[in-house]
Amino acid sequence: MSLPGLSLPGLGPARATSSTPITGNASASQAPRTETIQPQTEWRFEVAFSQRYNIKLESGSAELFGVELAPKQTYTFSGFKGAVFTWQGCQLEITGTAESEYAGQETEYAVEWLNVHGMLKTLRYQSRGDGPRVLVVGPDHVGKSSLVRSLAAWGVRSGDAPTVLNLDSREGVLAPPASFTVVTCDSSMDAENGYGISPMSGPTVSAVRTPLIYSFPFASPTEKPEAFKGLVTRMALSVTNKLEEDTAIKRSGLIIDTPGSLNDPKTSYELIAHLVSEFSINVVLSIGSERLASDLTRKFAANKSPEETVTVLKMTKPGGAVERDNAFMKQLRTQQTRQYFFGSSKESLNPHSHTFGFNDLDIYRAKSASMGDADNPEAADDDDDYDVPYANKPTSNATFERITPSTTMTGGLVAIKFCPGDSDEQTVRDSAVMGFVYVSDVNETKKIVRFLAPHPQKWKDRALVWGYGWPEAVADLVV
Ligand SMILES: Nc1ncnc2c1ncn2[C@@H]1O[C@H](COP(=O)(O)OP(=O)(O)OP(=O)(O)O)[C@@H](O)[C@H]1O
Repeated sequence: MSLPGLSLPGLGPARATSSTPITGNASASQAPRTETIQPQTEWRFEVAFSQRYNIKLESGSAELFGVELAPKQTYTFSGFKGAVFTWQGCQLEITGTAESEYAGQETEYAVEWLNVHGMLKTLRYQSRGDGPRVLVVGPDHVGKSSLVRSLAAWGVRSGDAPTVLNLDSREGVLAPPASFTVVTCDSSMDAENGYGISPMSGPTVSAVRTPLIYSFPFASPTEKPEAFKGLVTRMALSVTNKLEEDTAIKRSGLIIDTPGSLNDPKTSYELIAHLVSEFSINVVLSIGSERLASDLTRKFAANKSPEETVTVLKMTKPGGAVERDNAFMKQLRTQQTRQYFFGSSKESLNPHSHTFGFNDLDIYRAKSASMGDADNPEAADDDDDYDVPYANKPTSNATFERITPSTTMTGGLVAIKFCPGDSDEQTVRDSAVMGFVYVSDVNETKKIVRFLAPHPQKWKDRALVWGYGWPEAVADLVV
């Protein structure tokens, strides 16, 4: 891959770096301390949900996944693994505790990732209106989402407005989990919150973006490949229309993040091919798997006209990318659900309670294959560790079925769709999401359901989709 000319503010020229971590601490102390970070190295840290870790840039310049840190501002992390990178060196004041922290020199960030940014920038300016359409694929925990976030942030810093799609239903972007997001990044991103926050109730100090949200209440596309393909086709139509409305956004192109489960030749290459075709992908970034990169090169490189060429680039798994195990991911989903309704410690929200009679609700159950039989909850797989390989999960034909509310729904997340309550199954599946509500209580005797919602307005005739099994029910959201 060539190194295009780069002109990111505050960045020096990229150069190769050596590869061993400088230090390694099992945990950090509470006392404030100063760490001096050498040029072109990164300060990696892993913070549990029970911990708080504060970073303040005392001198020099630094960035976190593409977002520059403001001097003297305290950034707080909890339930987060990441790295602060510095091009020219910096001093960080650190307080709080972390499970691990060390300076890493082996950083793909300064070389490979920046090269990709430069390439996208060149493609944006060489294009005749159509920006690069990038698909990022690879196994779990190889840095896909971090790369997408960094490319988006660098794109914004270069004056572009890339549109990012999250297709990983295990972690929400500007939305609770079990959703897919389309968001155009047209203003600075946030070091702590990444894409910022989505507009809900109450004043905010973070950047607010208006995303387009779809619901995919399954842990992996491989659980319901046909539903995934149908939804992707719908999203591609919406995204194409959105890009056509604004030449600057169209020229900035797309960056699509995918779940690691697509890295499976038997179950998923067809889904990757579907994404490539529906979004007219012309660049595939394959991280952390030689086999995937080689298979995709063979699949997409053959006999294409110049307009249809798909360039597949093989990228290295970054030294800092670490596993987020099932327990961590479950806690993250709970935190995302809680934040959707109650906000964060910085900007709290006041959710509203709504009560509906059974007869006033049109609820569709999306049955996750990982959860066994919803009609027989005792038989359901309560192994919420989700440790069976995706490809071996049982599949079921029923995707969305209309149900009468039951206590099984308590603690569940429900998507309110834009479509009317009596829509057909495909419309219910593909309709975008107005918002989410949480099922606080179901009274089967009185036939009423109590929901928690971010907004005071009641919704009228809308289809409601409940993911039975995905995301996991959150028991103690309302205490
Ligand atoms: N250079 C780095 N230094 C420290 N942590 C990093 C670095 N790059 C990524 N990480 C962290 O490693 C974890 C895995 O990275 P990321 O989520 O980007 O991978 P992924 O391939 O998208 O994983 P998944 O498919 O499971 O979502 C994340 O917590 C991320 O913040």
